[in-house]
Amino acid sequence: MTSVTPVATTGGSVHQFVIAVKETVKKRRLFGPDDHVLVALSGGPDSTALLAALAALERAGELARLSAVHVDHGLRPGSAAEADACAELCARLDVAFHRRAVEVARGNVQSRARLARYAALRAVALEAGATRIATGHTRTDQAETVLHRLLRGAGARGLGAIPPKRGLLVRPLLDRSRAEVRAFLRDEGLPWLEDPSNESPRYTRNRIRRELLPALARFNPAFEEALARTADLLRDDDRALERIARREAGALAWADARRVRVLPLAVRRRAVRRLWKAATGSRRGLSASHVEAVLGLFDRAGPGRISLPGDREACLGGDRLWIGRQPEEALARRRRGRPQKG
Ligand SMILES: Nc1ncnc2c1ncn2[C@@H]1O[C@H](COP(=O)(O)OP(=O)(O)OP(=O)(O)O)[C@@H](O)[C@H]1O
Repeated sequence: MTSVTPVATTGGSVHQFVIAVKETVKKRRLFGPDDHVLVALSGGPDSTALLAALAALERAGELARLSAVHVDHGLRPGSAAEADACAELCARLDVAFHRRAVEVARGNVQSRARLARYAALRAVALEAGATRIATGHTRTDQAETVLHRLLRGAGARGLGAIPPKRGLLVRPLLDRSRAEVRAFLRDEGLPWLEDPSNESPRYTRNRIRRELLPALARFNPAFEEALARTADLLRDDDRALERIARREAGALAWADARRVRVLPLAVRRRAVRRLWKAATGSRRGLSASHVEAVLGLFDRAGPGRISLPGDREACLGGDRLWIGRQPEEALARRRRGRPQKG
């Protein structure tokens, strides 16, 4: 291994950025002294700063082991060189490095690349015996995500945006801004890679960064903290409502109309979504209008049924609300009723 460059110490004292990251780790209980943390390293500024901060925390005994992984999506001609730059950085910081190549099918490339990346991160964590996977999402990413979802319309679930912790995944930079990240990297003399696609106005996300965030900063210079706080609060609300919905989903399933009618609408909606997920195992949620249609069954005097996506249906009758596949004859009837193509 190459010689270790002292990172995150300025004049013998620990950099303020590292202290702030440590506070987030403690406050949000992201990992402890026994954990092996695997950093998802793109080579961009955020994950580079994350790696350097966690290397300093490893030296201070705040975690047991640190390693890093770069996933090469093979989507850009220079992608192998990016992996090499990550390997170099890890050698400089004395951190064990893994690289993984994945194939991304054509189509919705961004979302497919993300799915392939998270699958690869989990596989490497398993092989390396890592107990946490850390990504470089910052408070600025959080604000962008909240705004992006707000523009399309979302409830508490969506506006809760990026969680600091989910399963193995942790995000120790979620209380730090992109500006703080850059200042830290400059102070430490650390190199990073710029992603050219971050500049393209083709993506709404980039326009939010370049146009909307500066406009909002003129109304409230601390709007980023404000949005992050909103996301934290909504995530807590969402969790509380989900807990109640889990308890009350039975009232819907057993068609207990009297009980269903007194449940708050927010709980009823969540309970329908839970039943849909349990019945279909589908990652795709039910649209708001379908949720309302299912709830509408409880307003009728007698039994009823409605069609749902994926040839599914919801039937309310007797003492059950049933969500499942439509019977063959009903599908055949519907197909006969459809206008011929061409
Ligand atoms: N190719 C990759 N390999 C490993 N981890 C990645 C990769 N791309 C992204 N990540 C992880 O996901 C996080 C968020 O991804 P995003 O695409 O927003 O990052 P980026 O802008 O490419 O780089 P960074 O967040 O490091 O500045 C990154 O901070 C990093 O932890």
